Amino acid sequence: MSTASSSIALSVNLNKIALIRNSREGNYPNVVAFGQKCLEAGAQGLTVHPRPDGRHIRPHDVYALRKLVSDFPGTEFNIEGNPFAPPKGDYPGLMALVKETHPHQCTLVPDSDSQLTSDHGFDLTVNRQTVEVIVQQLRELGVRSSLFMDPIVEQVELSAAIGADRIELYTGPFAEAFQCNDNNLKVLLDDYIRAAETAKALNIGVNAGHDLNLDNMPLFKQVPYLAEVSIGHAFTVDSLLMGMDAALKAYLEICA
Ligand SMILES: CC(=O)[C@@H](O)[C@H](O)COP(=O)(O)O
Ligand SMILES: NCC(=O)COP(=O)(O)O
Repeated sequence: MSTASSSIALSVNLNKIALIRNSREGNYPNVVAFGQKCLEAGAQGLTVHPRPDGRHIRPHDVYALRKLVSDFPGTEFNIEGNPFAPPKGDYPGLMALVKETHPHQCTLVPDSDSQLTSDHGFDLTVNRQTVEVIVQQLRELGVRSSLFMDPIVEQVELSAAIGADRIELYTGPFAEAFQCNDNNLKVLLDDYIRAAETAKALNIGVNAGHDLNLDNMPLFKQVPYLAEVSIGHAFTVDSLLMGMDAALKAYLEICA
């Protein structure tokens, strides 16, 4: 019988800080300075999800943040993105960024530029072979791979079969059901629990993220074996409401 997760690493996603910065010329707010404050205050990692259209994190941020994380031993840098999105403008492609910066973890996400945000996991019954090649490349680079996943046992099994190190459970539907107090919330939570238990049984790690926040995390922690959550959108809003130090403290307490 599995128990609720504790000691979950918090990786702060900096996309929304970059989004504010990009709404003006110049470098305000400074994404690297914000990331530094997060690490100084105890965040275990930083996450970025550069997209080809450059709407938030841009390649120069990825290089600078990689360097910053190196100054905080024990913390991790996680780059997310679609490995199949072609280079565009100064975006060299996800794998080029990974090769140049060698992050601790690369989370593969099947999103397209036309999506407002990430909204589904991989379907490995369709994309198994192409994703397996990328997972293998990451292994050769010594970068931990993680696959963005809906909580579907078959998909978790396929992730293990192609050699992924971790899955990242896409928590958008959970967050939405929580917010609406949906009747299906318990059923949905059970799906996440089953997916995490499957991953554990197959010896792959479990991350989670998307629209997690201070309200829904206490329930989501019922999902066992969570190694890391990446949180950006709600953390940025809570930093505005509470101040960043207080917000980070609250998130770290919830992950403890
Ligand atoms: C994979 C995932 O869920 C996050 O990277 C998310 O996509 C970040 O969201 P935004 O960039 O839309 O804020
Ligand atoms: N991988 C999910 C992530 O990085 C953060 O998502 P969100 O908290 O900005 O929705």
